[in-house]
Amino acid sequence: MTEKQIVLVTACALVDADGRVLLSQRPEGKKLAGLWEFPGGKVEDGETPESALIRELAEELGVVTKEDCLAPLTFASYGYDDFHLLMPLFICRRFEGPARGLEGQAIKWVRPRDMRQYPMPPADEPLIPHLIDLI
Ligand SMILES: Nc1nc2c([nH]c(=O)n2[C@@H]2O[C@H](COP(=O)(O)OP(=O)(O)OP(=O)(O)O)[C@@H](O)[C@H]2O)c(=O)[nH]1
Repeated sequence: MTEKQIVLVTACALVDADGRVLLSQRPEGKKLAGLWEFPGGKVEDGETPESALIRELAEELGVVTKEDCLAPLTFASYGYDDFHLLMPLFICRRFEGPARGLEGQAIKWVRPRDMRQYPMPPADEPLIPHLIDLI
């Protein structure tokens, strides 16, 4: 039995017309800095995973989408030292952009088969085969 707190984080594979997925680099000064991750963030009180994701995509990337355009793809469940991450991963192909790193973060559109060239948090690694299969 774990005594770690479960933290609900919502994340998205944004897919462009060429079948590339957007990765965002965690900025210096944050935990896991330099690693590439799916855009998203913690679900706050009063939010659903979907509404939190719509908010995060707008704040982080200037990307506008709506709930109808988010489909559940898979999830990560991973024990970090200080918390247990539960992270639904949605897929979104319909959105308005262009995506920009509004928080100063680097972003990159990456083919799923090339994702292993971009170091990701350990929780994310099992998600890559799902994207390779789907896209
Ligand atoms: N957005 C996102 N977060 C991820 C991914 N994989 C992963 O382990 N995480 C973890 O989930 C948490 C995301 O929360 P966050 O982005 O709101 O938190 P943060 O650490 O940047 O900011 P904070 O200062 O508010 O705690 C982080 O601990 C992050 O390392 C991912 O692919 N996308």
